[in-house]
Amino acid sequence: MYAIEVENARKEYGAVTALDGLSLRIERGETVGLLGTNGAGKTTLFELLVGLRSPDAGSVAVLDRDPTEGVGTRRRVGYLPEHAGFPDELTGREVLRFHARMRGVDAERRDRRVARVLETVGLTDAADRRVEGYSNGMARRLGLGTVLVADPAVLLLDEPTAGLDPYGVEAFHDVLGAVASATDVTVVFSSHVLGEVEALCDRAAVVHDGRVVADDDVDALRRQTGENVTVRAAVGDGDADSAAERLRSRDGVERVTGDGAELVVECAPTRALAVLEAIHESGDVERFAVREPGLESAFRTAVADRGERA
Ligand SMILES: Nc1ncnc2c1ncn2[C@@H]1O[C@H](COP(=O)(O)OP(=O)(O)OP(=O)(O)O)[C@@H](O)[C@H]1O
Repeated sequence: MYAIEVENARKEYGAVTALDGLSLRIERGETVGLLGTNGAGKTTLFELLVGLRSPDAGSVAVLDRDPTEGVGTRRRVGYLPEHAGFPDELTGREVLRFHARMRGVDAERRDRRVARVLETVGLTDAADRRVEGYSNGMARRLGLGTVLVADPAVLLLDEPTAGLDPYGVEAFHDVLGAVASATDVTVVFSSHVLGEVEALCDRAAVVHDGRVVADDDVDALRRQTGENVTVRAAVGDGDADSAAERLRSRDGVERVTGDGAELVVECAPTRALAVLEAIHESGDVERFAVREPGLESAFRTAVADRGERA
């Protein structure tokens, strides 16, 4: 059963076409990353999913309902916009209580729910501090708390880690990963950071010019690029040159660069082991690394294949 079904959605803002026939289906319990360049249409898609806007054409269903109708469905969808802010004078606990009340969590369960969410997002110790003193990372985790407090079936997060330092990103990922694996919540988050989509998602959809131009599980997307792996090896002085010479003529070897004691070989993924063996024949391999094509290549390929919108 699908948590989200978008069929051929179009949305225009005057002369700007934000969504140009976008289709996307997401099953319940999936964690899906939405990748896209600036202006690709990700925020507009979220706004349709949460019922803030209606499509000009096409259809949108969340939990089998039109999101613009029915408060009940909307309460089951938690949306964290890109720029969520909180009144400075409130404490974290007060912010969560407010959201719990707004989202219809009844009074006798509210405090317990808020305490549990504070624990989940790692803010129990800071719960009674005013949010003006929160770091950026704490504020983002509080934002995640505001959507978790109503126990949503669908979580929509618009660039939730933008602007966070690496520790903040890691802490956010830990919380989100724990939520996604401990519950059957459906998570859709947008990001420009391909690494976080690789780390957290089973599936990634690339949005470009208002359409989904690639949509597959992360490993399959990576493979579709058909790109070479890079083998990097440190060998003894002088050995690199002779190894390079011999490698250039090998099947499946695309390019050999490097100088002195380091070799960098681009080759077909299936040839990586043979390449390493060949380097080893020329001298001792002091250390090596094999780098697989990342989602970044898949993203570039998907976007480049589509070119510009006509
Ligand atoms: N309210 C609006 N009025 C006019 N144009 C808009 C409006 N909202 C979005 N757009 C335009 O629609 C297109 C899609 O924007 P959208 O914000 O959905 O993309 P996005 O993928 O979220 O981008 P970003 O990654 O920069 O946040 C852009 O060209 C944007 O300028």
